Amino acid sequence: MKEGRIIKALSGFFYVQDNKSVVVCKGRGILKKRGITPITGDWVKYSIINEQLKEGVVEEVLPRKNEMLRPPLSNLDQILAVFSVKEPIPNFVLLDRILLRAEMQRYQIGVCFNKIDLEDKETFDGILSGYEKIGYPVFFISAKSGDGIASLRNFLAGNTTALAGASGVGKSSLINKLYPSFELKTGKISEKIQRGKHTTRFTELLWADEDTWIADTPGFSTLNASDLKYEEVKRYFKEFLALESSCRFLSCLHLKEPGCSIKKAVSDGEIMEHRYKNYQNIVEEIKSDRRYC
Ligand SMILES: Nc1nc2c(ncn2[C@@H]2O[C@H](COP(=O)(O)OP(=O)(O)OP(=O)(O)O)[C@@H](O)[C@H]2O)c(=O)[nH]1
Ligand SMILES: [Zn+2]
Repeated sequence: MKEGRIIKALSGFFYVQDNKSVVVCKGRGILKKRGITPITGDWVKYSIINEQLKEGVVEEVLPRKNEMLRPPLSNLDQILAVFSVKEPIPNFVLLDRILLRAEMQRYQIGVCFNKIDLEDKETFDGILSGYEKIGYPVFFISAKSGDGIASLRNFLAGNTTALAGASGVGKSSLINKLYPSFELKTGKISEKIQRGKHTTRFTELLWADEDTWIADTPGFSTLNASDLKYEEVKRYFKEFLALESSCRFLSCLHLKEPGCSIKKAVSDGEIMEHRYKNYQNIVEEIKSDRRYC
């Protein structure tokens, strides 16, 4: 039996990448009986049914290192949050939610700001070095000019990385700059809507080289309130962890409690205020959703 990786799952077909060829497979009936649904990112054993037409059957799904549900994707190493410095300006609410989700699932994380050809980097210096201070690698790049692409390529090499970020920040352009052979369609958002098609609707895993894979995840959603308890949110704001042992109460949620070292760090400018606000909002959101459960 051969081995490959599912790069796309669509209408009951699994597209299996095996070195340079892609074999279109159905799933063996036994998988369904066992309750196994192959998903994008899975390493599988498969057999060829028609060599010429490159058709086959998935026989077995190899054990998953991890998996996420929205969108379905397995064996992921890291998340690259992609934003642009302008057109559109960075949405830090979204960024913090992506980081929270990635922390929860224990992925490595990188943050990338694209389109630096449009805006002075200094405009965002404070905030961006703030994320570096938390411990996230931050990349300033221009998919247009190629600035910063080399260090990003290093970050991606040898890993399976999902790109997460809003529409129009330049994810497709970035992938094309990194790996020109993919030739992903790009365009202005309005043009895409006019043409009535969104170029990246399903998750597709792109094989960049030997062990480097990139997932373009259009539906990468952030958390649902039901995914975690409000008391747990603080664990995933990494910069809180080093300081919270100084809070007066062990169970401090850093909200209204007296003697809170996190609130002090916010007023001292050690913790970014917008991060703290996003934290408060997420906690509130989870609490209020609960009432309706
Ligand atoms: N000036 C500038 N424009 C860029 C850069 N990268 C991308 N763009 C433009 O931004 C627009 C959106 O780029 P895409 O690559 O389609 O963005 P995307 O994130 O893939 O968007 P979706 O497919 O909707 O998710 C296009 O008009 C690109 O030409 C950049 O580094 N600089
Ligand atoms: Zn506290």
